[in-house]
Amino acid sequence: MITVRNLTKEYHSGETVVKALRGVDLDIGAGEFLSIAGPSGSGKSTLLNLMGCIDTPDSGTLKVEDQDVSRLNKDQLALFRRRRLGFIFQTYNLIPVLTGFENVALALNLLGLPDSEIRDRTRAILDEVGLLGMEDRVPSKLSGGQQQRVAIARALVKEPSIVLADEPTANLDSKTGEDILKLMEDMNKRHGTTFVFSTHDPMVMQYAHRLIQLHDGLIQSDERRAEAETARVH
Ligand SMILES: Nc1ncnc2c1ncn2[C@@H]1O[C@H](COP(=O)(O)OP(=O)(O)OP(=O)(O)O)[C@@H](O)[C@H]1O
Repeated sequence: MITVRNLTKEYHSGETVVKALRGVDLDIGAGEFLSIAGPSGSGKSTLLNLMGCIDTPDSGTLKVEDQDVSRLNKDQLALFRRRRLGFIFQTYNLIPVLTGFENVALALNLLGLPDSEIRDRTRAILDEVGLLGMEDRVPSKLSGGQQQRVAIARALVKEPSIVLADEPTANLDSKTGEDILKLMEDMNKRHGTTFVFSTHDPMVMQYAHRLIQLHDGLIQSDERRAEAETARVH
């Protein structure tokens, strides 16, 4: 599903060179619920941005769904991203003038699907994330947790095989953050969607079925856990 080989990425600002990733190897299989953790500056966002085809590596190979995305140009990456990947951000990134429904439907509009299919799929996913009845509100009339539910619906409505989430609970209180993780886990089970999310919050790490710890641009540990050990049982 995702194959990462000897991936490197540097940032240059003035005279300074920051080696954000220094040779990362990683295989992520279909249907995983995986967290990338590590201290601030360890390279989590950089790795997520590369896997999400938002940025390109300096060297190494990166395959997403058997496509060697390290070889694609900007336009090809944008197309791949729009069709195949779902994204969830810590600041939700909803369009403020559109309702919840319209924010979700937009993801399908961009794929050029017929109106009736867009309507049905949007309603179905909003129902799954528990937002039917609130779909006509604009984001400012929704709580942070509800906005993140809209964002989860938007990511999933395209039925991508992979959803990437950069610190999805960072702006939520811990109870709401847990609710969001449970929803993501539920979606992972129901749809078989692979979830890769970054965090530096120990509570969030507990939910992961597999935990990758990054340190200084390298993988420090890679731990798979039986589901019974994850926080879901509490
Ligand atoms: N656009 C950029 N220009 C210069 N340096 C950058 C840029 N983006 C990231 N870096 C640097 O690369 C390193 C890795 O950053 P990255 O954002 O991937 O880490 P992170 O683990 O996601 O951190 P955080 O938890 O604080 O978000 C850091 O030292 C960071 O300062």
